[in-house]
Amino acid sequence: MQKVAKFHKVSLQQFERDWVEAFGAGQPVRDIYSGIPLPRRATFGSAGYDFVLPGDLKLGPGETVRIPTGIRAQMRAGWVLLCFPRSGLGFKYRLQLDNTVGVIDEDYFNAENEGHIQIQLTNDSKEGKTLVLEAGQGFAQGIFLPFGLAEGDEAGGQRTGGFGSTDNKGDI
Ligand SMILES: O=c1ccn([C@H]2C[C@H](O)[C@@H](COP(=O)(O)OP(=O)(O)OP(=O)(O)O)O2)c(=O)[nH]1
Repeated sequence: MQKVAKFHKVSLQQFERDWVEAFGAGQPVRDIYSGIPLPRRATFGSAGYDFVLPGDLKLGPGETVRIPTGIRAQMRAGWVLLCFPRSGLGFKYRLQLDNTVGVIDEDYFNAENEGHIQIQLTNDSKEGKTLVLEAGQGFAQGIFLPFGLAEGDEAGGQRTGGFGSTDNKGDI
């Protein structure tokens, strides 16, 4: 199997910025950061790399949270990382990614935010179940896939920001 990517952690400074934006100040961000492992596959044949929660999480029905994962992915040209919920949490809680699938572009790695992968989740439980998970538990999985280009494609722009940053497509 070919190796097409390498995971890294973002810097502590970047993680702290995004963590405080998501959860506010007052948590031991340095400890949370140092406890984050690089994503791993559970078994030899698994396709998905599990992203784990940096901190404990309690998410009531209908609630949404954005999780700064602390992780960035360096990929070979022509590859993309797609992020999905972990199946078990989807089955039990209807845990959803707000954007349904997270598309992590190969050129996001060098974005201004260090390519910090953030995953926004909603507990869409129809049975009023509250999701309770501890730091270190897997909550999402990422799969590397190759992508192709269309004839006549002349995209030449540079990605700099994170979510929605290239909305003004005239800029790229
Ligand atoms: O769940 C996600 C989805 C995206 N991203 C990052 C990686 C991706 O490369 C970047 C931009 O995402 P995308 O291209 O899907 O969003 P967009 O709203 O179309 O942004 P842009 O206009 O920058 O392409 O944001 C995440 O960290 N988590």
